[in-house]
Amino acid sequence: MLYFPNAKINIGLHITSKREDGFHNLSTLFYPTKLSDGLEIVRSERDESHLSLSGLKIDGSAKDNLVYKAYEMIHAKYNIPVVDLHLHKKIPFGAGLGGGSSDASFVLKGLNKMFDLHISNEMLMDMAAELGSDCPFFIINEPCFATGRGDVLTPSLLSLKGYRLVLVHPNIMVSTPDAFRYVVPQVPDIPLEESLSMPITRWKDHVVNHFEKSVFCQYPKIKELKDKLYQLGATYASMSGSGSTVFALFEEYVPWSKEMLSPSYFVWDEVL
Ligand SMILES: C[C@](O)(CO)[C@H](O)COP(=O)(O)OP(=O)(O)OC[C@H]1O[C@@H](n2ccc(N)nc2=O)[C@H](O)[C@@H]1O
Ligand SMILES: Nc1ncnc2c1ncn2[C@@H]1O[C@H](COP(=O)(O)OP(=O)(O)OP(=O)(O)O)[C@@H](O)[C@H]1O
Repeated sequence: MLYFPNAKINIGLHITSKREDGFHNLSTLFYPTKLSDGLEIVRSERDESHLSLSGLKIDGSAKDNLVYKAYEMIHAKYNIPVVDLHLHKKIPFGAGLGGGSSDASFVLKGLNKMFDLHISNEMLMDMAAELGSDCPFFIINEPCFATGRGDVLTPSLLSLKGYRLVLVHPNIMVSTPDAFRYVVPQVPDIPLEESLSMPITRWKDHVVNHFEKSVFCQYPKIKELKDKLYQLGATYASMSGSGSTVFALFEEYVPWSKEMLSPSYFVWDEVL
């Protein structure tokens, strides 16, 4: 079977407190995008399941990959047959787009379906949460408001249908644990849900990603990129997750090209 694990963006991201388990409580709105990896899972004649990789080169061995970890999690609980997995990586990583988390959740969903394991969505989400804080969202994969460490999800009615979404990855890798280390948790005066209920034209002044302050300080090029997207006419622009990708929502078609940013940047452009 062929699957297309997609990226997410975070629209607003408040880091509100540090928890005793070392994680942080946050609130954010996850929104799925069409930028996707390719994932194939087929039955195999080999003695042992195997993961092969193509596309962007991911650090670490195949066995360190979240795809393999998700396979191992299912294999340990359910006696599934041997499979060959292939991941074609297209979503930039260390990018705040949750690509690895999406791959992992699609493996859980894919194996559940392929082998009729009848694992409930709630159970899949619990398993996904063990693999990473962003993973449960990709089980639902529809706009969701998230709290806790990102694993407490409430489907959201927010629709950006018709908006043009542009994602720009400036070839900078931001480590998620490092980004959390440098952020100072704070409870904002206006809860994120309230600022998100404002018209999108007002988000620029009200919907914030708390990682921006420290990440922009370390990588001024990311801030320049956000400013540039506003100059180009974005209604709203923000860094996604812990960065480094900056996304922008445009109401109308703007005749701009990749060269207006930097030719080496990765750009993804879609109509939501
Ligand atoms: C920044 C976001 O992408 C926003 O959606 C996520 O919070 C990150 O989620 P993720 O990449 O799935 O992160 P995990 O793999 O669960 O955790 C990596 C590391 O990030 C930190 N971490 C992550 C999530 C969270 N709510 N608090 C944290 O402090 C912890 O140091 C953890 O060891
Ligand atoms: N399938 C995978 N795809 C990408 N990275 C993976 C994968 N499996 C393991 N990793 C490891 O996870 C790291 C970060 O991957 P990921 O794409 O989830 O990060 P991210 O874009 O920063 O996402 P987030 O929004 O969760 O911060 C990589 O540097 C790599 O070491």
